[in-house]
Amino acid sequence: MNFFNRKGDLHSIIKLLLPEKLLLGKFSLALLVSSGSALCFPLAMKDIYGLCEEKTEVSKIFKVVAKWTAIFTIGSLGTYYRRLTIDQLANKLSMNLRHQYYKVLLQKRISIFAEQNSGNLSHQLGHDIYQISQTVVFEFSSILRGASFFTGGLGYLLYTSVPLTLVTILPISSLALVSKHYGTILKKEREKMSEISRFAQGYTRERISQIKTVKLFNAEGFEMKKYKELLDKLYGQAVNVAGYSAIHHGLMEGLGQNALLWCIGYGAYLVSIDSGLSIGKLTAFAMYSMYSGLGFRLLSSGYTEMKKASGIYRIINQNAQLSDVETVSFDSEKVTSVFTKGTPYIQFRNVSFKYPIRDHLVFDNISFDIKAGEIIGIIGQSGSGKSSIFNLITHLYKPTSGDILINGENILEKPAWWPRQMISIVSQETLLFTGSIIDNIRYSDPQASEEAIMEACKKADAYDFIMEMPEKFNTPVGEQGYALSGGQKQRILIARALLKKPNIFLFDEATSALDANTEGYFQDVIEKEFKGKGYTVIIISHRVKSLKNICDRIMLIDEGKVIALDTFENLETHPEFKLLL
Ligand SMILES: Nc1ncnc2c1ncn2[C@@H]1O[C@H](COP(=O)(O)OP(=O)(O)OP(=O)(O)O)[C@@H](O)[C@H]1O
Repeated sequence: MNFFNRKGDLHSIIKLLLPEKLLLGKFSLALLVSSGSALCFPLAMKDIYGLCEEKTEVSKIFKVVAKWTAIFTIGSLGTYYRRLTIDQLANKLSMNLRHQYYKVLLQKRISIFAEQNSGNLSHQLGHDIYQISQTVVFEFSSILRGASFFTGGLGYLLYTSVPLTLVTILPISSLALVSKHYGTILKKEREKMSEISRFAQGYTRERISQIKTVKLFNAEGFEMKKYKELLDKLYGQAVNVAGYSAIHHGLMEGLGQNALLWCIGYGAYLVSIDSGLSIGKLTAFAMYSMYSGLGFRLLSSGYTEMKKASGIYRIINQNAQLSDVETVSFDSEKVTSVFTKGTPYIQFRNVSFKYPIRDHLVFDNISFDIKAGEIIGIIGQSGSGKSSIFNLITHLYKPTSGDILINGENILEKPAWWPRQMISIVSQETLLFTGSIIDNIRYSDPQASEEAIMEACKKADAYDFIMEMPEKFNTPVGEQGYALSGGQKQRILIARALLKKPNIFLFDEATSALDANTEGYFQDVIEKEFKGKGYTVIIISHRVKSLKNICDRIMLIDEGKVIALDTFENLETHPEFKLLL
């Protein structure tokens, strides 16, 4: 069932519950029993008050009380099942929505994440979807209960006395108008408050995640001042909300009590003139008028809350449309790495490219060939487009025109996972996942044996430092690898890339945080393991000289143009090349 291919309106949000037919059935039955028994309470009062009007034997009173006790006990069982099934429904809905939303997010093209705040997306996934599910289910139940109280209560009022009903209905209607007026103001004020609160949350989330920068700039005082300003603003708005909410509640209570008072007063008059209205009936009447008022409130607040939830749902629904998605594989058992039969070669044919959020072209009609088994170095000024070449080969971005071929096959005609399974990459960002060292290395091949992991770590010169850690391979790396040095993180990332073992390797400044010794070690690994062994390797590095001995050819990029692709020796006389040495 796709939860997100709808318009995202009130109607469609209720339909989200339909797949849970069994739970929905149990819930409906429980609702019927619990609301039915609640609706009977005034009738019980009428029966018991009726007994006061004449001399009644104890056994008769006992029988009446016992009958109603049995009914209310069944009613309380209904309430138990209603609450149980509501919670189950809400959690089931939240689970289904989250699972599907996460699936859609994983399929989105990477450019979407540059446009959308990732904090917002995870807030939607965690908080908003839970909130929507709770609201939809609980308010749906409230609306049904409200409808039964309102119609049942009003039915009894009309059946008992039309004039008395009119006297009761008029104040209730004015109550509804007042409630609606203040309800609308309150809603707007609350929206302003959550906007400020969201901003404050985003602000602190960012500051805490970059706490190191805050500390290094001695900005604690500045941050406290800034946060206090936000909290003051939030408090000011909270006071506004509290003011309107207090007026709303005060008026509702005052008007509600007075309306009841007038109804009973008029009822007392009808009883006194022997109009056929007994004290028992008047008691039931007063209670049913409260029921119909309560029913109306449940209906209107349920509707308002549902509308609020549908607003949030509409935003999530829009994000969850399967546009801007790429073909990914959700088969967790599938081999994530492929060693192609022939040594891979890569061709760029008239490729132009711009990032979706930018207007200027990063590449304007570039073409080049990387031959099978070559080790290529890419060099160029910062911002010249080196990493963008990797973004295109790995199909993270699509060129605006032109073709990219691996082994003669156009990657743009293949699913996004196709080139990625034959490529292992160490990118510039040295971010790890929270977890242990081994979890991070195994990410590239979840089925890898311990021996294979050790071997990859030894090749990446990571083994010795890992073994010196307190819990060795099980040492936690901290959030984003916070508890490790830059060089240690980089070596873990290299080990992860080596463990995957496809036959195209891309290294983007993979050794920038390593010392000269370790870098030399890494270069030896490239020479020994990759050269002439069926691998095609591309290395981006600012340390141009380090490429001299390992690369067959060097690609020189300037402002998105390949200005040379030649051996190191042949390039040495090139003026642009000399600038980079
Ligand atoms: N995700 C992105 N969205 C928008 N523009 C981007 C993105 N990544 C890079 N750019 C822009 O594309 C151009 C090329 O960037 P790229 O990262 O490829 O350069 P680079 O040569 O690898 O730079 P450096 O050596 O500094 O890493 C730059 O102008 C950069 O601002």
